[in-house]
Amino acid sequence: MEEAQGSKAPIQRFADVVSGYFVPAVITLAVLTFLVWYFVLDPGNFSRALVNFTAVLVIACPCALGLATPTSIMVGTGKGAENGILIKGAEHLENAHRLTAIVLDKTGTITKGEPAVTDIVSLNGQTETQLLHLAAVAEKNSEHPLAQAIVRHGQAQGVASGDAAEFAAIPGHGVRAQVDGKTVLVGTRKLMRENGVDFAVSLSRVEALEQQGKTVMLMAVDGKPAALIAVADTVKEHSAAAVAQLKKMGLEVWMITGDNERTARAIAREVGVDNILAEVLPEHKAEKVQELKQQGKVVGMVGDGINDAPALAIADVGFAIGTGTDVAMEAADITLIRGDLRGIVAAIQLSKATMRNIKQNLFWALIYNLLGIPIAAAGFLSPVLAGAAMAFSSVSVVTNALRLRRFRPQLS
Ligand SMILES: Nc1ncnc2c1ncn2[C@@H]1O[C@H](COP(=O)(O)OP(=O)(O)OP(=O)(O)O)[C@@H](O)[C@H]1O
Ligand SMILES: [Cu+]
Repeated sequence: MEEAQGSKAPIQRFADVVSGYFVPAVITLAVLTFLVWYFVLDPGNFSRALVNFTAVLVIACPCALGLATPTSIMVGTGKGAENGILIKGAEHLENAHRLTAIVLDKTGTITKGEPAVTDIVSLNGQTETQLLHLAAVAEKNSEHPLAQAIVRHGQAQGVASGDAAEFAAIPGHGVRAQVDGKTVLVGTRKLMRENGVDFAVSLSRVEALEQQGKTVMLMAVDGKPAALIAVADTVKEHSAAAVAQLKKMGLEVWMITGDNERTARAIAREVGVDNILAEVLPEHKAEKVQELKQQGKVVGMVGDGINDAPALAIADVGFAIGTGTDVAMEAADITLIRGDLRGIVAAIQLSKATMRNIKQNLFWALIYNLLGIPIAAAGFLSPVLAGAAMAFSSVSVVTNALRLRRFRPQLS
């Protein structure tokens, strides 16, 4: 947060540029005022020319301009923190209001990320218990949430004892392990195809389960189809409301997932997401975000996992779910402390409110100078009054920035 409050927003550069032209222009104007008074309007009256010269310099002092952006940013980031939105840099607070598309990761972002085994379908005559034992032991060394679901289910049934002799995790595909002297493969259709295991006769059953939004893992034992293991994850309470509100705000909402198309579609339908990027391998998520950016969209990416980190980093604004991994939070620009996706809506609203506030501040910072300079040059403003007006301009800016403290996210 300190980093955010100290860093410069792009709009701050506007203030810096203005100041850059302002100072020489003001000095020129002041000198002109002096010369015109001394030689033309009141020839020879040195003190009067000097007083007007001073008044112009004082009223033109751009101190409030320097305060305009940082004060709003400070109040804005503080307001974010109060609402569970941690903003890493001022530029992210500014960029959030420009977003035109939001890409949501499925597992752990839209869903709770707590999958549970719902179905075990035997394809080789072995009992469910025997199959669960093989799967649970094979998955023991995997950190994948789907693997943990299988292991948990195995432990609950008391069939998870034993260790795999050999183990290999294939990211985005599944695992291979030696269990009780058998070669066990658990994973996607692609994994089976690559290992020459043919699941063609079971495909309709796989599809029926996927239709229900379940993720189906295939299991092969010694190169033959053995089982289908279906796992279901529940959608978070406020995901649908957040998606609806983002759409209402005019944003395009996308879902990205390593999971298969049909499961992705079922979950997307449940929460109202129209655009789906499914079967995206972990290393390709960032590329997909990049493609959307190249289409001219300003993209916000929301994720929780290690495999989301590159996509979070490449997005215009990366949002990490605070209940997710540290790697994701490290890569993101904004962390939503609560898992609730409505935090994205709140962050965008806060960004808009802050930008509006900065623009008002810039108005207050400049209006005194713009009106005051001609008055001072005409000799109607004493340096003392000019100083008071200056101070008042800074007071207006700070007071206006503090109005941002009344910000409340409007969530449906
Ligand atoms: N350890 C594993 N055991 C079984 N299957 C796996 C394992 N790891 C990956 N898979 C299979 O590969 C698919 C893609 O996995 P990946 O980790 O890329 O994404 P995901 O966890 O499904 O979802 P998301 O991308 O939304 O976080 C999974 O849906 C699953 O079918
Ligand atoms: Cu000033």
